[in-house]
Amino acid sequence: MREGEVNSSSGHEGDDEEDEFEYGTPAIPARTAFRRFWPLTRGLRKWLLLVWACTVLAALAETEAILVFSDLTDNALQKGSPAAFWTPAVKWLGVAVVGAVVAYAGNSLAAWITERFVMRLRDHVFDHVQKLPPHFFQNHRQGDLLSRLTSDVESIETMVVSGLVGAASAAFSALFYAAAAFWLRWDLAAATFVLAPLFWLAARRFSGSIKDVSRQGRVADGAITSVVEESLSNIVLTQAYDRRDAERRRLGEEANAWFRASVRSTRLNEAYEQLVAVIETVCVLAVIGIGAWEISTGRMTLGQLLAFAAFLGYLYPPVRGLAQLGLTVTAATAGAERLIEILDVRPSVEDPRHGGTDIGRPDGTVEVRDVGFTYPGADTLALQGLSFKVDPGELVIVTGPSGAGKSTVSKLLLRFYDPDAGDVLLDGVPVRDLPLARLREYVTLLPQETLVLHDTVRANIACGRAGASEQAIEEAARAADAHEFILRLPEGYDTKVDPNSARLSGGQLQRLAIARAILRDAPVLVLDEPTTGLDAMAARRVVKPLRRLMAGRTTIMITHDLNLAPDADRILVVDHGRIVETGRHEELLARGGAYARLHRSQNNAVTDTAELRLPLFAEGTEGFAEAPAAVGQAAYGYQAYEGQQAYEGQQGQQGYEGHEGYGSYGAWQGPSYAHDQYVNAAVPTTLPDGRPLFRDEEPWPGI
Ligand SMILES: Nc1ncnc2c1ncn2[C@@H]1O[C@H](COP(=O)(O)OP(=O)(O)OP(=O)(O)O)[C@@H](O)[C@H]1O
Repeated sequence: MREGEVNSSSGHEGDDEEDEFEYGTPAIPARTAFRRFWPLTRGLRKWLLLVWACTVLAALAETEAILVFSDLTDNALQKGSPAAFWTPAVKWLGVAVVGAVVAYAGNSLAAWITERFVMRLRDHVFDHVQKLPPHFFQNHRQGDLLSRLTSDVESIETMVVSGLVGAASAAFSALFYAAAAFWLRWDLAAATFVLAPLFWLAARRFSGSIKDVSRQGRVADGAITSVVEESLSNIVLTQAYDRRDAERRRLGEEANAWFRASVRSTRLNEAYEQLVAVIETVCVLAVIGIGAWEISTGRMTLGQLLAFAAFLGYLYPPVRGLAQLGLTVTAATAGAERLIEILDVRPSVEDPRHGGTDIGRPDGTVEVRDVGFTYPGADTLALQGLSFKVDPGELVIVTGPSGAGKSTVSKLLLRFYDPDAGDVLLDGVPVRDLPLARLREYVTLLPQETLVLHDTVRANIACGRAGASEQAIEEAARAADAHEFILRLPEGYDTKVDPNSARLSGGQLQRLAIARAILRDAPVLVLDEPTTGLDAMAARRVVKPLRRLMAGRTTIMITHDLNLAPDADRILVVDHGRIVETGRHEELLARGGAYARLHRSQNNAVTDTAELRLPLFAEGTEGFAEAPAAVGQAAYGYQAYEGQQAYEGQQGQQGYEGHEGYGSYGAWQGPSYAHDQYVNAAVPTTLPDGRPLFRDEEPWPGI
């Protein structure tokens, strides 16, 4: 195993990723968790030994100081002899100074080791998380991941580093004080040590409950962070729909769980502490009782008794510390479980073994060959038998209804996933044989959502290519029509932006992303809905920069927006994970099939809204036959989808226009059709009060 590498297979049963998502964090014994993270201490272990050495010296110094104290009591105090004071006093001072220096060095070094370990562990987990597939992030709440990367990481430290240092320190101290106590009076020491198992019994009694309650606390902690994070990132929805009470309730529920766990944890710890304090008192009383009797018979001096009591006093904290440490480690195991759960999720793709084939800058031929793909955990195919080829410099548009599998194509092209069947090839080489970093250098993705770094505008463009010059950044911004608006920003290229920045409009953010992609200068581009979310004006503003970006590059554009369709060398219409039509814009329009209907609906050129209600594609038993263009067809499963969109769009439009009497159907529960009618394609045409659902003069323009 490499330096600092943590074994990724946990060795526990049920490694199935989906099971973990579904059934929660698997329980792991402390020993397994410790073994799992111990490799991360490589390179730090020699320093750990040094800390232990310091601990031994400090404990020895302390022991010696107590023995000197006994000497002082018997010779200087009891006999009232000032002359007998100086030698032991100087000795005591010397021992104390040495002890202090050694303790200081040991504690400082321990803190250094601890923080290095935390940094290493966090880096390791973060690096792992960054490789995980998109669906992992859909299945895990962000706030929960944050809490795992912060507090859970720190809890492992208490188990692996502080735990070990603390255990060693406590064990050495206990050993020396016990040895000194035996040396002073073995019979008295043996009598008091008979009670020692009581400490162990007390710790054992509490450890199970403390682990349970800390697990609950950690889960609740993650849930609180999640709710706060989700709520703040959705603040507009919260305020616009007056959901503040609902959000507060949501937070309240999680906070209650945390509150219960936290109070219970304190109660358990406190009960344990007090029980131990009582056991200690029993031991001390036993010593004093026996000691009084021994002094009365002249077999012991007062100095010896005090020193003996001091040893016991010093002995209990480490003994108690050892038991407490057991509980702390047990509690930390709950955090370890949560991290191990993440570390056990394997990335959906890995770099090819032996580094893969580096083909150099490719010409940009992209081929998708008979690809089939199902998302992990999903039971329906997202893509099936999908094949197409794009030659260097060609523009291919992939369109089709929502959920057809368009974005999935982009995920396979960038190799976020490998297909279950078939291959994706770049210049004839399967992408799974290319080093991942190379592939993503050659194929640039402009994703559906505009991604912005929390940094300056310059850094946001420059992240397209490491080490890009000032001039290259500015040229890219000019080509993306972004230069002008950037100069108008308060600090120009040095203006800070962030993902929620209100400083830049959607169109401006998109042009920033285009500048970044221009700078990246990859031979292949994958554009996922580059104009989605932009209004018509903003969309028009990005068309020119997009054209500049696409010039000379193989481009696969996934889009509903067919404005650029006439430019495309080929259009692929995808539905239910298959290509159902392919050709150039004019050919497809002339064919009057699925594409023509998509295009008409988008361009608002439909004269009869009944056409909007038609299925784009009829699902036959043999696959997908084109739906007839005639009006009045029914009985397509797909029709429900179309109908629903038309209905939603129309309802929205009516609401927006403040349709007369809108309020009168505020309590309207749905259009007038029975459920199975809906599923079986009876498209509703009227509202409950008889008014028509569709208004022919203003058809809903979406697809
Ligand atoms: N992470 C996922 N896990 C399971 N199923 C998924 C996942 N992501 C997408 N799907 C499913 O795969 C199918 C194709 O999704 P995809 O996102 O590719 O559609 P799309 O055509 O891009 O849709 P849209 O136009 O709405 O973006 C859909 O049925 C979707 O529900």
